Amino acid sequence: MRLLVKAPAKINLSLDVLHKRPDGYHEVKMVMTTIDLADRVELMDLYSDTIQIISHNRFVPDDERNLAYQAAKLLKEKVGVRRGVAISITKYIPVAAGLAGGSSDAAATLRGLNKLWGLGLSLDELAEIGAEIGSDVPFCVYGGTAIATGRGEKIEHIPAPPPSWVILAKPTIGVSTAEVYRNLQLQSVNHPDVDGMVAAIREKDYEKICALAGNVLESVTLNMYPEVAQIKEQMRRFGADVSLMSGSGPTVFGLVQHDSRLQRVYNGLRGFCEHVYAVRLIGERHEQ
Ligand SMILES: C[C@](O)(CO)[C@H](O)COP(=O)(O)OP(=O)(O)OC[C@H]1O[C@@H](n2ccc(N)nc2=O)[C@H](O)[C@@H]1O
Ligand SMILES: Nc1ncnc2c1ncn2[C@@H]1O[C@H](COP(=O)(O)OP(=O)(O)OP(=O)(O)O)[C@@H](O)[C@H]1O
Repeated sequence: MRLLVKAPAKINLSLDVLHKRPDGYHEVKMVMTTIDLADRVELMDLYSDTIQIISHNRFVPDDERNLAYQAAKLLKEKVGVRRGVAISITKYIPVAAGLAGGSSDAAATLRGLNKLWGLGLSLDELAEIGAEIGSDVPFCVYGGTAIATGRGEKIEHIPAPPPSWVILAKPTIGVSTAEVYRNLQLQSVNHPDVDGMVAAIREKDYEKICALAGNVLESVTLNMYPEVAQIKEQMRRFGADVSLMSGSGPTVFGLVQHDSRLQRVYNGLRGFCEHVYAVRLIGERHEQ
């Protein structure tokens, strides 16, 4: 049997870091939402009890370092299934970009194998398993729009934001999430108003969402890579209502509501940035 699963990217509309924890992770409070830019994860039954990764992207490992591999392995261990699977990953989400590409592939693998192997696990159970793979994986198991706390694994669902176009621009650098957290100086940051963002989303107040968007990690990555600051500035200059770095970067997203403005921002950025995408906010959760 074969099963095709979509693995959508996320953006962080608001990302605050509260403090560093004794376990080395940071306590976060953030608002995440899924966007219509997705990898394709295809799962195929194998006769032998092995996990195979097929990846055609030279930046994506095709062995046990792949987060989809780790997801399949962990799920097999948890439920005691002795079946093999080939996982073919077609990447559309840029790698090491702050869009949770690898986490979403892992989450799609958990959702897909749950179906393929008829395990009957709930999304909550899959999210709990996902938390062992990475902090962004539980959110990616559910998709939609949510407040994420803890190290990012505690998920509280909220309604989707009002419809909007999302323009993504990624400079040709990859960013290490661990390095960005390591370089964060918490005593000298402006904390975004995460509760205000949640209220704005509940009120479907697009202007307020744009006004309150903020990411505490942004200044860290901007200092390390000035080209990210340039893209952020260009995005606003071409007409985005807001521009913000997603996650630990380096991708910058901009929001616009009107098609005419979308063209201007998209074409403007294409002039000097190779990787530019125009997609919609999804904001709705995956079905079981
Ligand atoms: C930046 C975000 O993408 C925002 O959504 C996430 O906070 C990062 O999530 P992720 O890539 O799934 O992160 P993980 O794979 O769990 O951790 C990678 C590294 O980032 C750092 N890390 C991550 C999450 C967190 N709350 N505090 C941290 O300090 C740790 O050094 C960790 O070793
Ligand atoms: N399925 C996968 N897709 C992409 N990268 C993967 C995958 N599995 C493992 N990796 C490794 O993980 C690293 C980070 O890639 P990823 O695209 O997940 O970053 P990201 O979007 O910045 O993640 P996040 O936003 O969760 O911090 C890559 O450099 C790659 O070596």
